[in-house]
Amino acid sequence: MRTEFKNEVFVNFKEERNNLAYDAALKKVEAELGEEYPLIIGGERIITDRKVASINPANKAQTIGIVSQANADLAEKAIQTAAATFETWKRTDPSERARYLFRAAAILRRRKHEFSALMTFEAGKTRVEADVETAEAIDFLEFYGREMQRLSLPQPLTIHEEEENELYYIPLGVGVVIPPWNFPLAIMAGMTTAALVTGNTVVLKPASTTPVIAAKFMALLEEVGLPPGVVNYLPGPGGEVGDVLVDHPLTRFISFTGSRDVGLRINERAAKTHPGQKWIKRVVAEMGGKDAIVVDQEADLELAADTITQSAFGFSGQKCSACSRVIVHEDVYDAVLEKVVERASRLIMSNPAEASANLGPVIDEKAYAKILEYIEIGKQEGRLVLGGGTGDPNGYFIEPTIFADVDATARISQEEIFGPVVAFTKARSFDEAIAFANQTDYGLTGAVISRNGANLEKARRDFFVGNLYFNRKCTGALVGTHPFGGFNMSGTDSKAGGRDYLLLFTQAKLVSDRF
Ligand SMILES: NC(=O)c1ccc[n+]([C@@H]2O[C@H](COP(=O)([O-])OP(=O)(O)OC[C@H]3O[C@@H](n4cnc5c(N)ncnc54)[C@H](O)[C@@H]3O)[C@@H](O)[C@H]2O)c1
Ligand SMILES: N[C@@H](CCC=O)C(=O)O
Repeated sequence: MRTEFKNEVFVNFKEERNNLAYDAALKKVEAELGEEYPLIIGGERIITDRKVASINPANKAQTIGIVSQANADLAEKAIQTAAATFETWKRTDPSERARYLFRAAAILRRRKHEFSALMTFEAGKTRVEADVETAEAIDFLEFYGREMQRLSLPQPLTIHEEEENELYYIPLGVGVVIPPWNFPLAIMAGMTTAALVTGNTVVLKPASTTPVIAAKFMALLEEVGLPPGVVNYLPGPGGEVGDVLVDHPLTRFISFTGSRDVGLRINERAAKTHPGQKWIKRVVAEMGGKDAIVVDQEADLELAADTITQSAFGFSGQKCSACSRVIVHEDVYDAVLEKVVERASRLIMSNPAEASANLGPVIDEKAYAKILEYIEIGKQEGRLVLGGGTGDPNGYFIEPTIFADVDATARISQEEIFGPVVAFTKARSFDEAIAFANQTDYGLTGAVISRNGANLEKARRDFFVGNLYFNRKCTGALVGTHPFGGFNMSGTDSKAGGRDYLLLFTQAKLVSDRF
């Protein structure tokens, strides 16, 4: 019998011994950088001619790993392998499937700093951000393992005098899992293990900028004895390999987390039925955000400034949940702006391997160029009050940037920038603030900082986002506590880390036996 699920405790980096342990992990991981990573299909290692180097965004000269790239033929092979493996994997006992997750969680917990340190190198995460993510990955494994055990119990049905009725949650088939780079361990591991613990087999196409972390997780799944072919590791160019996987008639579902454009493309392609396809493909697509924090006239302004600073600049704003809009009642607008500028100007931007770093680089050249372009747009649309510049040219560093007096309809208020850039907008009333907050195509996270109970009730009813937080930051959802997913163009509201999530990877079969 397993203990009740509890969230993994975060490491306290105010304690010197924890910093020293992290430094040691960084050294160990750094010594192993630069290895070659093959594809893994049905347990077979496949090295291809085409390879891509994953690099450290804080130090472009440092190679994290050299990763073989799949093509259309190898994507076909991966799907065929997953389909063949499904025939046995679907019959395994759900408790056995759950145990693979519990074992993996135990190892991850023991080697926590090692996985986190790799994220510092490959994704540019500070030690605090990396540790929180490894904790989330452990939580997903522990939570989904228990959830599968719960779903495999007899399900409550209305009693019928003359029949024995039972409902089972059975797997779907081959799932294509396409995670993003910004939570390269937690989201990738959560999406992959939710699919496999429910009895499906997986083709995992990792994000192109963080394939090494996914390879390490793949190695962990092999270490705990997961049978070959249950998860097939298939790095490759998103457009080329992604389309083949999504279109394939044997693909039963696609679990995607990433940008709106790619999510919509997948959704459209998956809707087309191909020759030999016997089902309607299921698409779980979690996409972008343009998340707002609303500050009411009656609010703790210190709390407001703290939550805005953390939500906007944590991991350089590269979270789907990040605060990229701040909408403030006119009576407290200047005070809140001043406090946030003061806090943000104290943030230390440096190599995330350093213990003192509050924020590191953005992920790659493309993101760097795109964010700088938005900063130029912002200069036309608002008043630049902080940042706007870059940092150490050896990496992709962009300063925490704040624009004031931005219209709610401006491009920097509407389009996802995915960087350390936040726009302040003034509202004449609380109602107008909520209307501004709702005035985008997205609907992922939001927060309200207020001491006014009636206004909080109004926001509870009218602020249209999947994850709404009061008097706290709008990032940092905890597994089991804050099931995560958004409305509108933010996705299918799958509520990862919640009790409904695994159902997305199952189909319910009812058997009615009349004696
Ligand atoms: N809602 C959420 O839970 C959530 C969580 C994390 C990130 N995100 C969003 O993800 C985005 C950032 O991640 P990203 O830059 O990795 O997103 P992205 O859409 O560029 O890439 C996501 C994944 O899709 C793959 N891909 C690219 N083109 C493809 C295609 N044509 N077919 C199939 N796969 C393809 C990529 O290789 C990657 O693995 C942001 O928009 C962010 O808001 C959302
Ligand atoms: N679940 C994370 C965001 C994931 C998207 O990037 C949070 O709540 O901050």
